[in-house]
Amino acid sequence: MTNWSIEKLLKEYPFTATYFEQNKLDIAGYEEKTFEAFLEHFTIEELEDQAIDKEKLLADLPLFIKQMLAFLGIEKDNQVYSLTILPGHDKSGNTEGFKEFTVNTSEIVSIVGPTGSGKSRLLADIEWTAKGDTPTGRSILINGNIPDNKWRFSSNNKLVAQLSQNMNFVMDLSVAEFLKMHAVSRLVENPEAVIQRIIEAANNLAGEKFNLDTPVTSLSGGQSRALMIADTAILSSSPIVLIDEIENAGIDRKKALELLVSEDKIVLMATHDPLLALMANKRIIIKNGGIHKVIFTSDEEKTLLEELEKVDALIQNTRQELRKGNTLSLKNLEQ
Ligand SMILES: Nc1ncnc2c1ncn2[C@@H]1O[C@H](COP(=O)(O)OP(=O)(O)OP(=O)(O)O)[C@@H](O)[C@H]1O
Repeated sequence: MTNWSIEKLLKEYPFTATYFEQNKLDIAGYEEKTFEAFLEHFTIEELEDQAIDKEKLLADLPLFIKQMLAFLGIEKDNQVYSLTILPGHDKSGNTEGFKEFTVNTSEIVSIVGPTGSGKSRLLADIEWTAKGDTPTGRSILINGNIPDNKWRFSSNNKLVAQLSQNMNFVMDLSVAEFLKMHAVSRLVENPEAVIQRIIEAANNLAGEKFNLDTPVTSLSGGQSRALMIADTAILSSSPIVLIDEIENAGIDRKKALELLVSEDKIVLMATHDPLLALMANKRIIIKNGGIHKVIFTSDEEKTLLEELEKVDALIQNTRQELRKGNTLSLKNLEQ
């Protein structure tokens, strides 16, 4: 890339503009030249006055680009196809009841078990890419191999996106500005189109619609969750999404899961909700801190899920009608 024109550099790697700015290099008028040719135009006096170290600037540019690509998670070798859990032990020290368990992209796995049984601990093991060094003694493999430590220490947490319950925005930005910031940092080619896709997807999940001008601080709980799910699905580089219970209020959870898997994510979700548990094709049963077994959702359970979804729709409609101040009738509710 050292023989590329500055114009080409900026087109391929827009963040190189930051490199020029940080080094106080005004490249205006030199876009068609290479960076080296640009540096050649300085006189000896100018180099001394502005403390410009040509050799260092030239050598640092490829490093800067490499680091930025790694930071933004767009290296080819960051692609993740599968996640494997190798057994550790439960809280009593008994070895877990499975040999190994692999989840592939576009799969949803639910994690169920009593309160305090260790569901969140399993999610934490995955996030930390455990190597027998957590309280459970479990190990995590990525693409069948022991994962590189870079996953642990990457500053933008590339392996795993956590969808947590509370999204308390503290920044004073509109939805459009918030999404633009993220799109630009991910070097998306056509940010406007991507932003449009995200807002549409978010509104498809949220009960009440919002638009790009809405300040993020005035989004309701359901709306902000819908926005974060759509943003994670469409813009995040993290191949694995961990969910610690998607709250019922205000978002269509089934569509949310469908959106995540349609974007090739591996989804693991700890839940106490029977609907969510059965939406996954596999569920991990946790007992006393250990993976007790893994169950494949049967056809009968899927049929039962359809019935549960009808009951759920009835409850949701009832809630809506009550909120609107209407009186209830069976005819209205079943629509
Ligand atoms: N195998 C284990 N060995 C030792 N400690 C464990 C093990 N598994 C879980 N724990 C610990 O048990 C505690 C409860 O686990 P955790 O918070 O994961 O439960 P949970 O199932 O997510 O509960 P809830 O449903 O209430 O969210 C945590 O402190 C966790 O670190």
